[in-house]
Amino acid sequence: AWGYGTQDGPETWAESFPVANGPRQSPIDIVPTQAQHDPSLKHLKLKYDPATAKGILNNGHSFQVDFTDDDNSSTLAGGPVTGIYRLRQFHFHWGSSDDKGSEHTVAGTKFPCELHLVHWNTKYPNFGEAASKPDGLAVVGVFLKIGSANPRLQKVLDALDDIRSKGRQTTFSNFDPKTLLPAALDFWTYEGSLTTPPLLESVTWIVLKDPVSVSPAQMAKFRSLLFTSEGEAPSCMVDNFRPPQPLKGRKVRASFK
Ligand SMILES: O=C(Nc1cc(S(=O)(=O)[N+](=O)[O-])cc([N+](=O)[O-])c1O)Nc1c(F)c(F)c(F)c(F)c1F
Ligand SMILES: [Zn+2]
Repeated sequence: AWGYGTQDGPETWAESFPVANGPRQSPIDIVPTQAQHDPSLKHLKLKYDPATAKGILNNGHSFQVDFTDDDNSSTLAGGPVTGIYRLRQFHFHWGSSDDKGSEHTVAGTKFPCELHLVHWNTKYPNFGEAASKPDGLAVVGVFLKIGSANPRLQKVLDALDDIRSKGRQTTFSNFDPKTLLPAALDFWTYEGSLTTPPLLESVTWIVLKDPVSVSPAQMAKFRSLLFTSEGEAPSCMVDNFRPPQPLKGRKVRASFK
């Protein structure tokens, strides 16, 4: 299976997932001076119902908070997308130290952590179907930068004690992911892919310009998770990020001047 180590990491993924060398791979380095302001981009409409939060799972490459997606209670619309996309889950990518961890970079700058909120297009019957279509998924990316402790993260971080090893999960209810977002929803957008195998080229990326804060102690909490299952030699879950991929002629648009 795939991972982030020397034997199974991003440089090896193309062996099993040839799309890894495709024309619209993610993440990318976002160069603000080369992004074109597009005044036709609508503002982002995010409507999340805390009651749709279901559980939190250590999936062996990150941890994800899953949402019930059998109705339009938690959705994304507007921005660069047409139609309504349903929130499926959110997860993070982070580093072994504060100088790296994000997947997208901004003019080469790496952040210690990046949040991804994964949504699927309701024009398709379900997530799996949507994930194989060029307009099937929309992922909102949020950078986390070192600063004061972020109280909005605490409920998520407190749950990590129960999901330390791969495969562990626990209930996670009554949580509004909107509280994890910055005040301004200015964004860059481009057509890309999942950043983990199967690396499907089905994602409209919506990367928020403004970061939210995370403290060094809170980063240590992320790094207390394990890639490994109980009973295996423990391996700390860190550096679970794919490096930026070639732009291959794609345009990055900005929702702001
Ligand atoms: O549901 C998925 N979630 C997901 C995406 C990313 S992502 O980094 O690729 N992303 O898009 O944000 C990272 C993590 N993670 O926990 O690290 C995830 O758990 N991935 C996924 C999948 F597993 C499949 F087998 C599949 F067929 C499919 F369509 C998928 F989209
Ligand atoms: Zn991700």
